[in-house]
Amino acid sequence: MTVRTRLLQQVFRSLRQATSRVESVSKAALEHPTVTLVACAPQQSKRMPWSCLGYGFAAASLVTVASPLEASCSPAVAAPQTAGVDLSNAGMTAGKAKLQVIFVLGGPGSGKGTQCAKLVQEFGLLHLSAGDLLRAHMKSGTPDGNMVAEMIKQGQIVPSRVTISLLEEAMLKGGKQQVLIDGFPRNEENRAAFEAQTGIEPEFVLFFNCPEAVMEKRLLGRQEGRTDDNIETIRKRFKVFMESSMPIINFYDAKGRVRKIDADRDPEDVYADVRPLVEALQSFAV
Ligand SMILES: Nc1ncnc2c1ncn2[C@@H]1O[C@H](COP(=O)(O)OP(=O)(O)OP(=O)(O)O)[C@@H](O)[C@H]1O
Ligand SMILES: O=c1ccn([C@@H]2O[C@H](COP(=O)(O)O)[C@@H](O)[C@H]2O)c(=O)[nH]1
Repeated sequence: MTVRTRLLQQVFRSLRQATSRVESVSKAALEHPTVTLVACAPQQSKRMPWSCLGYGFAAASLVTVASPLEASCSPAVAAPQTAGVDLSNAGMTAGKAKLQVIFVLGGPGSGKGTQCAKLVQEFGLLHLSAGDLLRAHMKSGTPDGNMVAEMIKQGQIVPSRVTISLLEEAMLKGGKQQVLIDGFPRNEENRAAFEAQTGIEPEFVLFFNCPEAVMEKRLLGRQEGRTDDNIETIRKRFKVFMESSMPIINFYDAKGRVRKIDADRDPEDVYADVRPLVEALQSFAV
């Protein structure tokens, strides 16, 4: 038998195994219709317990390959080990990896996005910027999208139901064990609703501390065409940050979860402080 034939046989064997796994997951999912899973439907995920999504994620990844249909699942459906990311802190399951979330907070222009990009490049985590998700959503032209556009222009905080749906959907799609949630939660409503809905508590909070004058200069110099990077909205955003977001940082600080970073330095110097914190978390990843 030639090497080529042997390789081909191996490929076919792997394909057969993968197909039978897909079939068994799909079959099991359809036999346990207690919870409907639609991988890309935020309005559905709002009602979903994340302990189920842990299984759902695995099932969804496979079912998506097999068929674009909606899949049903219940916690009784055993997910294959290959895709076992449990998206619930509350529902840790043997053989599944726990989702590790880091909240990245700091004033507008403190450099959250810049540092997250560096972390993604080095460690490959999933980076979800709540602001980016909302900006994408505002282009949908839906009533919610229009409301988001107006609120961003005014520097106001969008209701939790919208932001959390977008985050849940993106976490599900991203399918990674370690997630940076950048710019969320922004107020107590955000924090409490996210925890109640997902059961997720952050491993820690990265807090980029930066003087307003420095942030203002950076934002005015940012050339990304954002509707809120003008002096009038920037001032509103600073006020909202101090009044609504700082209490969230204080909340986590009281729990010993805040890692405060001096963000008024060159990006590389800031990163030198940030990277060991995330690197330490890597050793807990499965
Ligand atoms: N350490 C730094 N020193 C100087 N400029 C920086 C630094 N970090 C980021 N910047 C620049 O400042 C601007 C804002 O940075 P960035 O978008 O990362 O902030 P952010 O906290 O994510 O802002 P926002 O909350 O408004 O989205 C960008 O133009 C970026 O290139
Ligand atoms: O959780 C969030 C995140 C963002 N917003 C709104 O978006 C803008 C811009 O956010 P950035 O993090 O600076 O990209 C912010 O001022 C809010 O209007 C939100 O409502 N909730």
